[in-house]
Amino acid sequence: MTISLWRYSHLALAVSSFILLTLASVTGIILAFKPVTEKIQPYATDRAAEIPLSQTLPLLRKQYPGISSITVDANQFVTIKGTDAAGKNLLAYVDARTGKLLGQPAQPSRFFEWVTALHRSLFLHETGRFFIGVTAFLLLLITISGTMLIIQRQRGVRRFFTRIVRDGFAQYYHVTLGRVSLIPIFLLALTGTYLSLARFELIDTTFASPEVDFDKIKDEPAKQPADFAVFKNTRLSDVRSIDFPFSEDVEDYFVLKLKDRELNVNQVTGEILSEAKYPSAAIFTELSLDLHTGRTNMLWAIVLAFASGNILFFIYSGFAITIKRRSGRVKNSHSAEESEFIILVGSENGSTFRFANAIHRQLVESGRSAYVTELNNYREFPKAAHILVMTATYGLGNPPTNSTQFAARLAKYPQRRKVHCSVVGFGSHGYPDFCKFAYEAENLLAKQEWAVPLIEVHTVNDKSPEEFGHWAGTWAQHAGVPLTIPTSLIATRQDRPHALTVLEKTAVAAPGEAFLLRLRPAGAVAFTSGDLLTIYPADDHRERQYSIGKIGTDVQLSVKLHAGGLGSEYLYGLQPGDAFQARIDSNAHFHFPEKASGVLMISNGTGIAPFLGMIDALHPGSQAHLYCGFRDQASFALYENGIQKSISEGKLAAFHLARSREGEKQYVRDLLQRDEKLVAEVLGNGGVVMLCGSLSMQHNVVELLETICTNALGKSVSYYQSHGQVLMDCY
Ligand SMILES: Cc1cc2nc3c(=O)[nH]c(=O)nc-3n(C[C@H](O)[C@H](O)[C@H](O)COP(=O)(O)O)c2cc1C
Repeated sequence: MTISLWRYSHLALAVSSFILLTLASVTGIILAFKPVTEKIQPYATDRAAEIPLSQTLPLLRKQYPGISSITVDANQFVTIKGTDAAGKNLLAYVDARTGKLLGQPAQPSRFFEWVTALHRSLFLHETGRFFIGVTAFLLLLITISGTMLIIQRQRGVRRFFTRIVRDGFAQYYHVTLGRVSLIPIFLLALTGTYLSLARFELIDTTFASPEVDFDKIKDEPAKQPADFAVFKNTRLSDVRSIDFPFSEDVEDYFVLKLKDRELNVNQVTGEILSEAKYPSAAIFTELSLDLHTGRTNMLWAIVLAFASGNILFFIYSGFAITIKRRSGRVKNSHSAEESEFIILVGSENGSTFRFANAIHRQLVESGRSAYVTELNNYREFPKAAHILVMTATYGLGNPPTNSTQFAARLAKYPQRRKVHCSVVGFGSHGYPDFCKFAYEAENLLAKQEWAVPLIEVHTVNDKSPEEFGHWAGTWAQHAGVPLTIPTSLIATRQDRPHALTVLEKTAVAAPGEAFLLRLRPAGAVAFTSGDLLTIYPADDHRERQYSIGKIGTDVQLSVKLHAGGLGSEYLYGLQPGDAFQARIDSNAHFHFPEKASGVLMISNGTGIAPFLGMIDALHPGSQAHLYCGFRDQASFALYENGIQKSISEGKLAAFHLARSREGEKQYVRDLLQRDEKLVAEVLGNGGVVMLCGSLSMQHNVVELLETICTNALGKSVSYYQSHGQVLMDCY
C-alpha cells in the first residue's frame, strides 16, 4: 500500500471528524480531572486490596447493626447504607479497616454532569450518542492510519521508536507526539467505540442475577461470618456492592456483587447458594469505562488528559501540514504542448513545488513558456527544449507518491527531439539514502537517446536556499536564461572575495588543447582539491567555474581552450604576474574521502584537474587508482610528468590511461569494464568512486556502474550515489 493511501485516509478521516473530535477532546480533558478531584478526597480505605470480607463485614455489622448494604466505588471509597443507632438513615463513607465514619458523600458535581452529557451525547440524547460513537470509531481508524504512516516514515516497524528527522515544527511534533500518545489515544478510541456499541445493544451485555433455591437452604453447620470461606477468599477491592440479609431468618442471605460475578451467600452456614459470572461483554464494558474515564487510577486519568490535549494539537498540526502541502499548487499559464521549459516535480509534502514555482515564475516573467507538473504526468512535450526534474526522496530512498509512474512513462513516451535535461534532488542527510530517487531519475534520463544532459545532478539538503540557489544559478548559466527577477531563492552570488596571482601557465599550439594554470591566492585561504574557482570573465553576471587541484598552497586549473570561449580565453589571456579577483567555493561533495578502503578516480580530459591535487596530497602506499581518458598521447603529455612522479613516489596504487583516437581506441569506460571486479570490490567494501569530466563520460560510466552494481552487489548504482560512494563533478 502506498504512503498516499494511508495519508489520504488519515486526512479524510480527520476532516470528517475534526469538529466533534475537538469537542470530545476538550470535554475529555475536563472530565479527566473528575477522577483527579475525587481521588484527592480523604475517603479511601488504606490498602483495600488486602482486606478480606471476613474481616470487614463482621466489623461493620457490629459497629452499625442497622447496616443494609455497602458499596465500593471506582475510587475504592466504601459507602455504608442503613440506619444508625437512633434509627435515622445512614449514608456515609467509612474506613473499612477500622469502621470509622469518614464523611458524607457529596452531591455529584453539576458541572461535571453537564460536561459528561455534552461529551457523551452533545445534549442530543440517542442521536448525539450515535454521532459521538461514530467519532470514536473514526478516531480509531485515524490512529491506525497514523500508525501506518509513522511506520512508513520511520522505514519499518522495528525503527518505530528511532530518531525522527526534523522536517518542520508541525510535522516533527505531529509525529513525535503521535508516537508518545499512540497507546492512550488508541485505547480511548477503542473503548469509546465499544461503549457506544454496548450502549446501542449491538453488543449483548445482558445478565440475569442468580436464583436461589429456597428448598435447599440449610441452617447448619452454623458458622460465624468471619469463618465463611467465601468471605475469607474475597478482598474488598473485588467488591462492587454487598447487600446484607434483611433479617436473621436463614432464608435471607448476603448478595455479593463482585467485579466478575454475582453470588448469594447463606448467612448462617456461609455456603454459596447460587452464583453467576457476568458475561465477558459486561466485564469489557466495565473495563472500557475504567480505561476511558481513568476513574480507577489518577495517573491514567492524567495520561488521558494529556492524550486528549494531543488530539487537539494533532488537529492543528495536521491541518497546518496539509495547508503547507497544498500551498505549492501550480498555476500554469502555458499549456504543456506549447511550453519550451517543462518542470517536473516529485514531491510528497509540497515544499519542492515551492522551489519549482519560483523557477517557473521567473521563466514566465522573462517571457519564456514554461509548464510545471508532477513527475507522474510525464508525457511527450512537443515544444520542450528543457526538462527540469526537481524531486524529493522518501521512504527507503523511494520516489514520492506523485513520481512512482515516472520510470514507466519515461519508457513509454520518448521525446521526438533533443531536450536538455537537468535534475535537482531535494533530500535530507538525516536519511541514509540521500536524494536517491533524484540519482535514479538522472540515471533513467541519461539512458534516453533524446536527453542531452545540461548540468550534472545537484542536490539540496534540508531545503537549503543556498544549495538551491547554487543549482539555479548554474542551471541558468548553462541554459542561457537570464533570470532577471532577483529572489532570495535563486540569487546567484557575484562576490569575488579572493585575489589570485598567476604563477605559471603552459602554452597551447591551437584551440581545442588544454593548458595548466597555477594561481596563488593572496593571504590564507582555506580550500582543497575538488573545490571550485568561480570567475567572472566579462565582469558581469556571467560566471564560469573550474575544478581546483590544490598543489602545495596553490590553485591549479586545467582548462581546455575553446575558440570564443568566455572563460578559457580570459584565463589563457592572463600572464604570469597578473592578478584578478575571483571566488573559491567549497564543493564538499567532491572532496577526497577522509576514510575509504579504496578510491577510484575517473576522469576524462581536463577533468583530471582536481585529481592532480588530490594525488599530490596522498601518502605513499595509498589505495587510490587513477583512470583517465584522453584523445591521444599528446593530450596526455601535459600531465604525464606529474603523474609519473606520483607513481614513483608510491602515491598512486595504479594508473590506467585510455586513448580514444590512438592505439586500442579505448574510453575510460572500457578500462573500468576490464577491471569490473575491482570496481565491485571497492564499492562493496565501502570504498569510493569519483568521476570528473564530461557529462557524456559520466553518463557512460554510470551506466556501466549500474550493471556492475546490479550484477555483483545486488544494488542499484543510485544506492551508492546516495550513500556518498559515487561522487561526481561533471560538466
Ligand atoms: C518520511 C520522510 C522520509 C524521507 N526520506 C528521505 C530519504 O530517504 N532520503 C532523502 O534524501 N530525504 C528524505 N526525506 C527528506 C525529503 O526528501 C525532503 O525533506 C524534501 O525536501 C521534501 O520535499 P517535499 O516537501 O516536496 O516532499 C524524507 C522526509 C520525510 C518526511
